[in-house]
Amino acid sequence: MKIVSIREKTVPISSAIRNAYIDFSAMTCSVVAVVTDVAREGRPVVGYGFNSNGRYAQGCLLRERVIPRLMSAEPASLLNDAGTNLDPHRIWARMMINEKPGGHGERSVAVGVIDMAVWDAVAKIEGKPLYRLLAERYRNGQADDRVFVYAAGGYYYPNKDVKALQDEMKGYLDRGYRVVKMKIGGEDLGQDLRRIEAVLKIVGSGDRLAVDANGRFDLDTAITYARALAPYRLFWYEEAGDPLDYALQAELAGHYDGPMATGENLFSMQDARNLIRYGGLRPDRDWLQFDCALSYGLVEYLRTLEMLNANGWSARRCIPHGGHQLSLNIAAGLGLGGNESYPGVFQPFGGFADDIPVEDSYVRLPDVPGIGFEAKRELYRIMQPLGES
Ligand SMILES: O=C([O-])CC(=O)C(=O)O
Ligand SMILES: [Mg+2]
Repeated sequence: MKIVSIREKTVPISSAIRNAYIDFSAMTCSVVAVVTDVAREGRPVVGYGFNSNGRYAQGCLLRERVIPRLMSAEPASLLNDAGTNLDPHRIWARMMINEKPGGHGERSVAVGVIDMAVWDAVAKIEGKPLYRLLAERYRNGQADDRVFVYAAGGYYYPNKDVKALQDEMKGYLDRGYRVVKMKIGGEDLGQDLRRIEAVLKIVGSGDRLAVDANGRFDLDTAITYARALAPYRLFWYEEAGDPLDYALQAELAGHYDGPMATGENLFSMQDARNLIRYGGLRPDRDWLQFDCALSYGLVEYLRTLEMLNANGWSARRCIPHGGHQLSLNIAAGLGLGGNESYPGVFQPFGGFADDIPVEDSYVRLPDVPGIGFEAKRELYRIMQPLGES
């Protein structure tokens, strides 16, 4: 067997929303199809992947470096020992040939989208949902049958008033979510507190609301917000300062007893390890949001989980950023603490299988081979033409 072709395209995921750092008016994403010569039910197995929001499409890196390296490899060198399936670890090593360490930046996104498609293909070739395959390979077969998910939204929109924010949050509760997330740091503290209090009126208590500053604050502002937020006893206070400013994060822990979350903008095991070493995070209450679709994929995420384990962190402290089905499979298969969800934004890339409801902030996974894209119609409508053209 072999990879026959790898195709990629750029699609828009733009919208009028803004967080404290960027607006999404020009946001794009890469979609890839890894086409194999393996047939299942009379059709070639195709694995699909895409990158999550926050970083842009990676067409140039994919076309110039990542895809040519795979297509020029000896096909058997990308397979498992038995030659019966793709080997994601060997494929990863080939994608990263002649890449120096450090400076992970956008390269990690390009590798991540292909890695997602490879795992999708591997599970389809084995004929099982990816989360089951992961549980069998890495967790003695023990998969969680449902995953905690929270509804992320609460963006700043042009002319959006507090009433509209409340309506948005009410919509998430109506759809089965117990925990919601909103943006902070895009207005002044007084206005943000008014927005927070308005949302608390809808969700009822602070442990059902997370807030996300998207790395906007310097240390003084992060501490000022920490003092103002503390009495609400929130679900978490996310990405207060620059994602690479581990000293800020560590200092902030001395000013905020409640849970904090960060990590969505760290793109390698080594960066994650620096956060664990120097960021002052507390394994009994804080949350880690590394997103494999931005950070070299699941092969690298397995290394990150190993690193966490070696440092006394449970995988249950991980609730990845990105709201996509790959992280949902990882959460169920490898026993993470949950997954982000975007019921109202970044569609159709955010969200899970169409016909599976969220109940009490938990969701189940569809029983289809692979990651489950075929069970999400609007997303598959974008992917399928790429794989079958
Ligand atoms: O607004 C964004 O960039 C997305 C984000 O931080 C999140 O989902 O936590
Ligand atoms: Mg965030």
